[in-house]
Amino acid sequence: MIKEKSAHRITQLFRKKNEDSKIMSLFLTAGYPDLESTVDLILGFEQNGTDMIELGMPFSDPLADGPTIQYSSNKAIESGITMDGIFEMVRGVRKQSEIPIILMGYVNPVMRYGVEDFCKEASDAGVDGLIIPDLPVEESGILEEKADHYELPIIYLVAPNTSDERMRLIDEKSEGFVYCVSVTGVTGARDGEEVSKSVARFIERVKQNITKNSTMVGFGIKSHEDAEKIARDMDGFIVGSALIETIRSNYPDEGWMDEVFAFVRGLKYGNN
Ligand SMILES: O=P(O)(O)OC[C@@H](O)[C@@H](O)c1c[nH]c2ccccc12
Repeated sequence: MIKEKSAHRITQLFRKKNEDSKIMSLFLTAGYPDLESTVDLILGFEQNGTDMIELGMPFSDPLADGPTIQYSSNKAIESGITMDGIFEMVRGVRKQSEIPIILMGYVNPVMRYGVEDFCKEASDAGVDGLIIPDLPVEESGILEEKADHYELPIIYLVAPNTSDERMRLIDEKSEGFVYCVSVTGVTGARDGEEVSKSVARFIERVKQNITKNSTMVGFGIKSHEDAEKIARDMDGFIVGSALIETIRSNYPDEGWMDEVFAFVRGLKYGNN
């Protein structure tokens, strides 16, 4: 059940969305490229057109992550990121911004931290929702009760291999939006042409079965043009790997953040 406090940033976002622009959510690994930059990056993303943040909790065994996100996770782990460090980052953002922040991570570190403590800390810090890709909706009971208590909606994923019936179950269980994974497989920038073809049938099924929640599409989007094609019938889109690649190829050169923000503006508005 969504309650007033934490879920309201997500609900508000979709409520105030206007017809002709898409919600843009960016995925960033917490602590990448270094511990100091995460807060400034998030604030800069917001100033450059980003509507929502998915903050990745680095994990050594990330089964759905492609090579780019694995690379950023490893770097963040090397730089000494901790769960408490991530909550601290969220607090840092919350001092200056109301941008919706979703924590994305695997179930193992959450269990290790303690489900209740994790939900409490996340909620206190100002997190608005959770994405746990290796937690199937059928087994979400362990987390759901605590997440619910601390007013943290769990956002579930659907993919092309998700049946119609399961899509409907996920729609029923979700609050806010459903994450539509455009292709089966791991994260990572792909050929846009290829994605938009195979995705058409999937989007059709999403439209038929996900009726209660807003829809965000992710996996393989690397440009404004990709987003326009793939997210045409969705409320918004998510970019991860292409953003991390842009950070990777500019950091730590002088002015690297400005290059990254220019890329972010291009994603949202196009380059002309
Ligand atoms: O990297 P891409 O292809 O732009 O896709 C976003 C994705 O990386 C991000 O949302 C994400 C990171 N780790 C995940 C694990 C499962 C699902 C999604 C994710």
